[in-house]
Amino acid sequence: MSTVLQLSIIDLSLPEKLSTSRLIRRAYLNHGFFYLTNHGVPEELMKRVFEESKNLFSLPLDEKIVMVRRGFRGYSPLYDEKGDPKELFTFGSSEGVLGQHYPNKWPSEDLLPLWRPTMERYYKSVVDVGKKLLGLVALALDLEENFFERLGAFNDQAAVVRLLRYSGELSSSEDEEEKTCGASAHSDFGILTLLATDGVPGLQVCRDKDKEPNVWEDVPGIKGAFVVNIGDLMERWTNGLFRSTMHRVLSVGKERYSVAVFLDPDPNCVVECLESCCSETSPPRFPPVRTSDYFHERFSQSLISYSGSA
Ligand SMILES: O=C(O)CCC(=O)C(=O)O
Ligand SMILES: [Fe+2]
Repeated sequence: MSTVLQLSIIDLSLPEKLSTSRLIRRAYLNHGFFYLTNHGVPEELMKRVFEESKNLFSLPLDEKIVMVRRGFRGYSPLYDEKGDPKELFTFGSSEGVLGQHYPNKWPSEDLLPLWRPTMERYYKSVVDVGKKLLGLVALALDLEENFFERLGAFNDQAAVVRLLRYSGELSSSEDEEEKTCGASAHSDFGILTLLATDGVPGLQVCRDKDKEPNVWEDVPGIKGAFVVNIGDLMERWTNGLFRSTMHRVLSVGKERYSVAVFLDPDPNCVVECLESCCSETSPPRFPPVRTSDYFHERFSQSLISYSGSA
């Protein structure tokens, strides 16, 4: 039996930025995860995104296969990523260098006429929330609010949206962990992830990945709130101060939908331990890395046939 993890709730509508940033700091030091409420993304839009996601995954396989990913944008069939029983669909901005280099694959308007406008609206709204939040994260690190923007983290629109559908199946494996695996244990690669779920349970986090055996705690969804976690590049930026916590999704024998928005930095952005997070007793633990090199390496480990191009 796993326990339920009590995460902090951060209210993005509070006017006092400094006190909110202090709460964020505490949440990231403790768990690497928190709930974000009053973020401004309309409930009606979140509902429509889940409806359109369901519409897409309900298409016959041959309609989905024409959108199959080459690289990471597009459709990933069941078992494509680490053999997990989940289907994915990933898209990003159509603008900027990345958008031209890795064109999105959209379902045909004849099949799903409201799909693209709904998803583009969601992309924009959640990325705006992510940028606002990142300003507070900068304050939490004693930096100026626009620090990451000035560093060029958003020069290109690198954020991506990932729609997920877990089939809910329990595998026939004798091994309890394999049997109930929906998404294998991982940490996210980028800066921040904003996750919305349909309320079906399954998400779990492991606060201490070095403790054997791993202890997993449940993170239930809160209606209308995002679950926000730190990614590996932010862990590097903060010299390990903020934690990119390992998480996974269990299969509970029921279909489950979720939508993750990964706020990733510009591919040319160099991520280097921040001075404010280093000291004589805590020297930089990670060498500087260019985002594109880092992502290339991580994607080639996690996707079965990642080719490095869309
Ligand atoms: O579906 C979820 O609840 C989590 C998804 C996730 O962790 C991911 O896609 O990186
Ligand atoms: Fe994740």
